[in-house]
Amino acid sequence: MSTILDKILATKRSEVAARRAAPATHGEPSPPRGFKAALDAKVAAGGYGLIAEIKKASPSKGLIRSDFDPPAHARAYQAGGAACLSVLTDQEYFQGHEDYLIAARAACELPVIRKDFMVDPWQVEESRGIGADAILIIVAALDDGQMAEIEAAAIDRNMDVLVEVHDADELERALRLESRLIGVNNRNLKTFEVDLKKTYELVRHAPKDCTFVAESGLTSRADLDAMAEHDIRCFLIGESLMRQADVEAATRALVG
Ligand SMILES: O=C(O)c1ccccc1NCC(=O)[C@H](O)[C@H](O)COP(=O)(O)O
Repeated sequence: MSTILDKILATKRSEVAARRAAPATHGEPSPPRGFKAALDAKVAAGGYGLIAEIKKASPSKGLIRSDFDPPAHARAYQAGGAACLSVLTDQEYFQGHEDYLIAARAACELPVIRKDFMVDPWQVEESRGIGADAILIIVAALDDGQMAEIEAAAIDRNMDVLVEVHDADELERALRLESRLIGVNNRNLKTFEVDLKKTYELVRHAPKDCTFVAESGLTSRADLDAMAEHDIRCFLIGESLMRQADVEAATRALVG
């Protein structure tokens, strides 16, 4: 049975083929802002490293935010104490766009990850072209050779890579890469169920030289404090922040 990830990847492959044939042009972006370094600095200072996500809609929840304003969200996240931004650029399933990343990055000083589905190293060049400081590799979406090629393209451009895993086998594959920034996605991409225990259980067996990011389904300071008891101090949060009337205050309540 095909999963939502299979569907997204099939769409992405044909989309990338079309984009490669007629690439968009953008001005020269400013040099990469250190994404992992920003997370590590927050943790070294005794805080939490928050990647605050700009997410208009999702396959699991549909439209999340109707008054969607990426530069305003970026400023609010920065003022509230986020370390980094994540901007969804996939159009078909998340109502995202590259222009949202360009506008959000220009509105703040935070490093930005392009949250999209990488299937081709060419997308790394495209991501840097729109200013992304980091990209996402989803282990479930790629074989080892593809992951290494995409990671190499990012390293060549001084970009960071967040390597996303869902289970122990994927973690083992992720650790063959150079990146030491690992995201554990608590959302099951077949059922959309979220299980926060997944992060604790996986990280228990992982090497200590990695920065781990708990992703998906986090909604409260209590969730973050519970993760911190298991030595996880970095988080990727989208929906719960995007639903807030006062995004800056909500961000501060999480990590202030
Ligand atoms: O969010 C989804 O429904 C989703 C479905 C299929 C693939 C990926 C999906 N989300 C991408 C993400 O990684 C999340 O946006 C991110 O972890 C933030 O999660 P949340 O705080 O639950 O919005």
